[in-house]
Amino acid sequence: MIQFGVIVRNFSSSSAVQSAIKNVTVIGGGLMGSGIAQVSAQAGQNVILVDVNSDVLTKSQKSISNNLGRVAKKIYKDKPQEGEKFVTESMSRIKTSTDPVSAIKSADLVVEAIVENIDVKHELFKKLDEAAPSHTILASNTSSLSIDEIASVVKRKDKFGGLHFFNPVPVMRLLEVVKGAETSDATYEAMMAWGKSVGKTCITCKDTPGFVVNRLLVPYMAEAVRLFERGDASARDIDIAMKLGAGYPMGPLELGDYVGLDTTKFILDGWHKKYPEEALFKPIPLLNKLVSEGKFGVKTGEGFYKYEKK
Ligand SMILES: CCCCCCCCCCCCC[C@H](O)CC(=O)SCCNC(=O)CCNC(=O)[C@H](O)C(C)(C)COP(=O)(O)OP(=O)(O)OC[C@H]1O[C@@H](n2cnc3c(N)ncnc32)[C@H](O)[C@@H]1OP(=O)(O)O
Ligand SMILES: NC(=O)c1ccc[n+]([C@@H]2O[C@H](COP(=O)([O-])OP(=O)(O)OC[C@H]3O[C@@H](n4cnc5c(N)ncnc54)[C@H](O)[C@@H]3O)[C@@H](O)[C@H]2O)c1
Repeated sequence: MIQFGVIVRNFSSSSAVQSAIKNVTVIGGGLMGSGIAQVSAQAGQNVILVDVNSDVLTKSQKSISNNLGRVAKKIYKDKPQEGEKFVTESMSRIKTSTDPVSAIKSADLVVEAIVENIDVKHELFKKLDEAAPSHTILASNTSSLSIDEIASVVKRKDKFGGLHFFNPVPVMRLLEVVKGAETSDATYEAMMAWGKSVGKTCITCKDTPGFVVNRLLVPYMAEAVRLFERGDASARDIDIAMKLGAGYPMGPLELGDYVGLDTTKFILDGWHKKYPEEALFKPIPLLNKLVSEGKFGVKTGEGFYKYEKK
């Protein structure tokens, strides 16, 4: 029910927030990029969704269309034709590309949602900084990397910041807006206004590891895997415990499968490298084993649990 309220609030025209940003390029068409593209298109913005893999783009378009259908069912409950129009019009605002350089030629904002690896992000942002118009804001959806460290390779440090969305993007209400050491006030204000324009409640956080949510979530999830690894409780019982005992919508292991175990491993390994003495961030053999076996969770059909392949 809360989610129903959120979705209605997100897209009711009476509460729409204006943003100067009209053209958005989203780089990375996976779980997060497709959600970010969806909410931007729903808000009336022109979107180009970029991925290195054209199969991913085909899959993303299909999932965005399905998810828009879920949203339309709620907003236009008694008006199915208007619902169909909403889906068609939103979809028509999303173009796809495998070439980031040509996809940013008219971008007011670029949101990067590619793999959680600093070297790969650096390579991409160097290219984007050289090719984008001078007014374009560059932002990263990183879960765990430092915004200033990502921005170190660009010249426009004043026009760089963090926009950290939550999964699934169309449902989760929060956006963490991260101001790096050199992010200008104008860029920060533009990112806040844009976040509101796509229906999110924005909070501000300094460029501190994990921002707010992940600084608390990472140790919690890691401890849950260690509990399971020691054989103290079954995966199902750990998940039931946190849902029924702490009121979370998903248990920690289910959530790991949902986020993607490959991504959770990138996060934990990155923090372990940076903070080798911190026991909370030490590698978890079970997580490493699952990832080495290609068991990334929902997206590959198996993680802590098994899933039907979509
Ligand atoms: C385990 C390894 C540990 C290793 C070390 C630690 C590493 C830690 C890594 C941290 C990762 C951080 C990642 C990131 O940076 C930050 C995050 O994003 S954290 C994740 C935040 N998200 C959550 O916590 C999700 C919690 N779950 C939920 O809220 C719900 O379960 C759900 C996902 C919304 C699904 O709800 P359900 O009720 O189960 O299922 P339904 O299918 O019925 O959906 C409910 C409702 O929502 C609508 N809906 C669902 N998905 C979408 C969508 N994509 N688009 C549009 N609408 C959607 C659906 O239609 C339902 O609507 P209703 O029918 O109720 O009106
Ligand atoms: N999964 C989550 O719950 C979640 C939540 C918030 C933030 N994030 C962050 O968002 C980012 C993306 O995560 P995800 O879960 O969507 O990952 P994902 O694996 O689902 O998608 C990443 C996509 O990026 C593409 N890609 C890789 N390198 C590329 C490049 N150079 N150019 C263009 N495309 C490229 C891949 O082909 C893939 O489709 C990461 O930084 C992650 O930490 C993830």
